[in-house]
Amino acid sequence: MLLGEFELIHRYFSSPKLQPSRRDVYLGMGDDCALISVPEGKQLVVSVDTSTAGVHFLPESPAHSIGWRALAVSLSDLAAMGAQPAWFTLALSLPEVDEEWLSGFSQGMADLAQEYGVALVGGDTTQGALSMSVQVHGYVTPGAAWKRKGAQPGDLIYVSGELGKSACGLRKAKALLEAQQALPDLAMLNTAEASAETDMLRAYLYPKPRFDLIPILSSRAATAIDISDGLLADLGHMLSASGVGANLDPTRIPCFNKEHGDTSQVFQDALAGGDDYELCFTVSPQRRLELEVSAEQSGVRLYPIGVVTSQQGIRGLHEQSLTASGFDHFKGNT
Ligand SMILES: Nc1ncnc2c1ncn2[C@@H]1O[C@H](COP(=O)(O)OP(=O)(O)O)[C@@H](O)[C@H]1O
Ligand SMILES: Cc1ncc(C[n+]2csc(CCOP(=O)(O)OP(=O)(O)O)c2C)c(N)n1
Ligand SMILES: [Mg+2]
Repeated sequence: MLLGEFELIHRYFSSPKLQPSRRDVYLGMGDDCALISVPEGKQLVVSVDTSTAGVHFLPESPAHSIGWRALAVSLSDLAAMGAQPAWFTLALSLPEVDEEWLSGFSQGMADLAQEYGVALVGGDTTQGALSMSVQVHGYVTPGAAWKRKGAQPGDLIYVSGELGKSACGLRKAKALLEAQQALPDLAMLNTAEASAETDMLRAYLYPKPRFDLIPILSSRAATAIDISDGLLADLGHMLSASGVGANLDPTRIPCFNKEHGDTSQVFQDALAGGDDYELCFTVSPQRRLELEVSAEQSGVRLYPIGVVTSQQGIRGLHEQSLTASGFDHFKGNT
């Protein structure tokens, strides 16, 4: 018998893994709204992102990856503000009821939700083209969130990891599908031998929000943004919000596959590929040492890539202007 809307919600979206018990959830899914208590003295932090088949993920991806990824890209915005993740809602649009797909999708979302103790507190399920919007909620101490505005000339610019990996993963995933091969899910990636190929597929299919950076950056970073559209585009948003520019040292940009890939492609992927979900942030020179000591103590590698300037625009070595603009839904990837 075909599963109806309400049985579907109950069967796939009410597992304890998606609803870890949280004392701050007074009323979770099942009512017209959820009722939540924001911890005393904290500010609520809210963000939403949509993932659409063919635009944000390949429809042939394992359902487990689609569920994981949809939550991960939304959580990444909370990490970029330095917020503790707590609750989320899911608006899901499905062309049809496919129970095997739903089981994988909800399991992928639950695996990530459980990792951060975030609770699914409500949502909406409709029939339509495959797409999902995940609204995430977290909290910060008032005044502690990192914003895009606030970078000052002289501040150092860092990124938190190798860039361009996910763009390589997307190309690899498309090549596998063209060769009629299935894309791996997390279990397969975890048992596969470590290689550049598994690394890039993991980056695209299973991105991880960088909440591990919060204790290292808190009270040290002046501004932060996550790299979803590409380094130059997202750094550009941060610099424009702050009314400043930047000089970058391209040799210090951590490019994935630097030793093995075609140099101009590797560089283009790192500057404008997008989907990396690393953080780009600024730190005043006075805080540099304590930041680097804290990162080293935590075993986290940070990459200084340039310096904020009062002159607007982003320049590379020898004043060369860097203009690759990254992902734009309406202009394409330029
Ligand atoms: N349709 C919309 N209505 C209101 N605000 C929007 C809309 N689309 C985007 N925004 C806001 O514009 C800003 C930039 O959006 P976006 O590029 O999607 O940010 P992010 O990369 O952090 O997801 C964010 O503050 C976002 O909340
Ligand atoms: C099938 C597929 N094609 C292309 C991409 C590349 N891509 C799609 S959207 C995007 C940018 C991030 O998405 P957006 O909706 O702009 O997220 P936000 O910046 O709001 O977090 C990128 C790099 C992809 N992830 N999947
Ligand atoms: Mg967005």
